[in-house]
Amino acid sequence: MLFTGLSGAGKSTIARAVAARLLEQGDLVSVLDGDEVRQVLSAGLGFDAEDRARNVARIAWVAAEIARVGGTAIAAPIAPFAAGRAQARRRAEAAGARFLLVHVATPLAVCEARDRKGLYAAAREGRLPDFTGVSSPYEAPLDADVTVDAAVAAVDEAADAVVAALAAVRR
Ligand SMILES: Nc1ncnc2c1ncn2[C@@H]1O[C@H](COP(=O)(O)OS(=O)(=O)O)[C@@H](OP(=O)(O)O)[C@H]1O
Ligand SMILES: Nc1ncnc2c1ncn2[C@@H]1O[C@H](COP(=O)(O)OP(=O)(O)O)[C@@H](O)[C@H]1O
Repeated sequence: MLFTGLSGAGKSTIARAVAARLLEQGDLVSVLDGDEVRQVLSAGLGFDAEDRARNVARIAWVAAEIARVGGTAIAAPIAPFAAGRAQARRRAEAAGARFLLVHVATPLAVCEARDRKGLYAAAREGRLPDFTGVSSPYEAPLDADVTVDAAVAAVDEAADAVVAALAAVRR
């Protein structure tokens, strides 16, 4: 399961809620959170297009390995580029897994108004280069399996929609 969306969109929060539901169902769940991946698996990578592609490719590889042995991998990077997301889908399917692309489509204005980490302000002031939605592109997916907007849906509602979409692809 690949979550994609802007910084602050709600990817981690909704991914964790989905993971909790799947654990209750007895799934073997591994959450590959964007921030945590950056500290370990992708330590040293930056935010230009090439490093973002490397980051998403690494996540996709680990997720496909988890799926190959029967686990459910939930990854929540920004994953701003369609090509990287498509590669993740191909890798998962090549591993014999089902793939779900979850677009957390919270509008930029809402993410920026929340600005929990002050990153949008820093990006607007030119102190943080290549910031998604400000000075680096976000290619909104045209192939999302489920779309949730955290400006409209509460965390529980968004998680319900994702779990329902997963159940549909598992049928
Ligand atoms: N320049 C720039 N652009 C976007 N994000 C930045 C940047 N610099 C640091 N951060 C912080 O890194 C988190 C995004 O990392 P990801 O690995 O998810 O990004 S990507 O998928 O490789 O594009 C992202 O975390 P989230 O806010 O949880 O999305 C940011 O906190
Ligand atoms: N409906 C919602 N869904 C998800 N997050 C929400 C929602 N409403 C408010 N939030 C808050 O928005 C923030 C989203 O942060 P986070 O999940 O880390 O986003 P991301 O991983 O996309 O950067 C959190 O502080 C969360 O509590």
